[in-house]
Amino acid sequence: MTCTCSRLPKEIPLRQAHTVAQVRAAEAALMAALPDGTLMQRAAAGLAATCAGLLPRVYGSRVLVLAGSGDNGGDALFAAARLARRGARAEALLLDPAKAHAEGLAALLAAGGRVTGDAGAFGRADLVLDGIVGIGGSGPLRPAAAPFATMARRGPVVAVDVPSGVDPDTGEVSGPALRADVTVCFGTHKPGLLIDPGAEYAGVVHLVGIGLDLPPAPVAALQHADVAALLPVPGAESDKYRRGVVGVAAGSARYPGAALLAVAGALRGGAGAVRYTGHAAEEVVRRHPEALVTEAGPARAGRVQAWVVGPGGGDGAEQALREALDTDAPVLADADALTELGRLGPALLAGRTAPTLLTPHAGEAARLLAGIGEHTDADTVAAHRLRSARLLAARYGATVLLKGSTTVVADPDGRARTNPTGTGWLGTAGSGDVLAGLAGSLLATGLGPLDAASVAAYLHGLAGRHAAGTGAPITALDIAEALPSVWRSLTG
Ligand SMILES: NC(=O)C1=CN([C@@H]2O[C@H](COP(=O)(O)OP(=O)(O)OC[C@H]3O[C@@H](n4cnc5c(N)ncnc54)[C@H](O)[C@@H]3O)[C@@H](O)[C@H]2O)[C@@H](O)CC1
Ligand SMILES: [K+]
Repeated sequence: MTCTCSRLPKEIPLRQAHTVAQVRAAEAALMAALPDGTLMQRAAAGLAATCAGLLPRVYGSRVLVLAGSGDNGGDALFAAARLARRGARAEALLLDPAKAHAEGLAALLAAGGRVTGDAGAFGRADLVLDGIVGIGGSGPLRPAAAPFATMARRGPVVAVDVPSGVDPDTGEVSGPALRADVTVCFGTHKPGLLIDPGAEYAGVVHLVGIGLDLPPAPVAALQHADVAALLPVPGAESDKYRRGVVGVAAGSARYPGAALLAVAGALRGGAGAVRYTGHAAEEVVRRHPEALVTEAGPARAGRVQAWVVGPGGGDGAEQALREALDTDAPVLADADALTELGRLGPALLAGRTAPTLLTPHAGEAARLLAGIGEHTDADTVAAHRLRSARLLAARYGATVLLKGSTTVVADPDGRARTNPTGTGWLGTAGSGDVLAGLAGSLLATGLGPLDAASVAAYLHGLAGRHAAGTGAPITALDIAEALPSVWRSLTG
């Protein structure tokens, strides 16, 4: 296969997210080389500039700082001091007055700001700075801060580094948390800003560089340019076989629609041909005359470069899965194939030489987790997306694309990606079948499972947005049909 599948160039900046431990280490190294307080001033300057941009005018605006006792409160107080110097009426509500950040508070007072004990200032402010807790926090908001999670406000809330109450490493929210309109984070994104539910609390995220020298990011979100660089492009020598053939074992007499949709996705994912096997062969060829069809099953269907198994697979899913796994081609398991895999456990994948990609939604992920003795439910998986995807990837030795409000892709080597293009309109019957076909097609072109899964999620999300336009219900077929135009929008 001579598909000229581009690899991700190093110089393209992904949206990278680092853990608290990594940020702490990088900060310590940099602080040792800089005069005291330099990093905090860099953070406060960026924060104040963002706040100023959110206010119709700084002069005369009421700015309220919710200040905890740590450096997160310090950032917020110094930023408010900068705004006060430009004429803002800045007030600080100190959550623990005896332990307030001394230098930050002194700067605010010196700039004409004042301290208030009136919680009602929260609702009156033109802008609130959430400096309660940043990367030094753990658990839900403490009682003194918790009421601000639900209080009515008139101005935007700007979270300093992380919305208080959101776990910076995972995006988990285990109790009350501040809902921000904008989050200004320092040095790097934190994983919790890219993964729901934390991402939803963060609002629009703005990164302020403070000069940290960071290691490779364990969590990243592909951006437009990254995806464009990964899309397979046929070379001059390419023909349908060299571009990759994707096999789709899906659909059953009872669920022929899933086969049609998976094939619709696969036909638009870059592979040169789609080979369908299953009980919906007649319907598939009628709807998609381009597809090669057989009822022989993966073992005897002919050569393919990647298999997609499971959408609407019904009773035949176990057999199809076993046959596909016995080949040396990458296998994407979805839907009924995941139920079978959860029942049979990771032993079924032992000894595979080619990659396996699992594409569960939260309910299917719960079934896969049961297969490794972790009994849970879909809601718990959705609340702990990164942890669930990583655990499955590690224990099954497979790449896991966990679908949902933030789609997370986890590789068994520990790397993870989050998808920034999702939209609620994608939550429509058959949407996952299109995604499975699309991701399988990208696998067949030669992309590795982490890239294939994250590119597929990105395209699928954009296609959903494109199909929904300014906002309208869409069908799964609409998503598939929007794929060529979003592909063009990336390469054009
Ligand atoms: N270390 C550095 O060089 C820099 C740190 N920066 C800021 O410093 C922050 C980290 O500062 P710290 O390490 O002091 O920690 P934080 O200020 O994030 O958190 C510590 C404070 O939060 C309280 N707290 C912990 N959990 C809480 C909860 N669940 N509810 C309410 N309060 C809680 C603690 O009692 C303590 O007062 C970053 O998020 C960032 O905003 C920036 O200024 C950039 C430079
Ligand atoms: K905060």
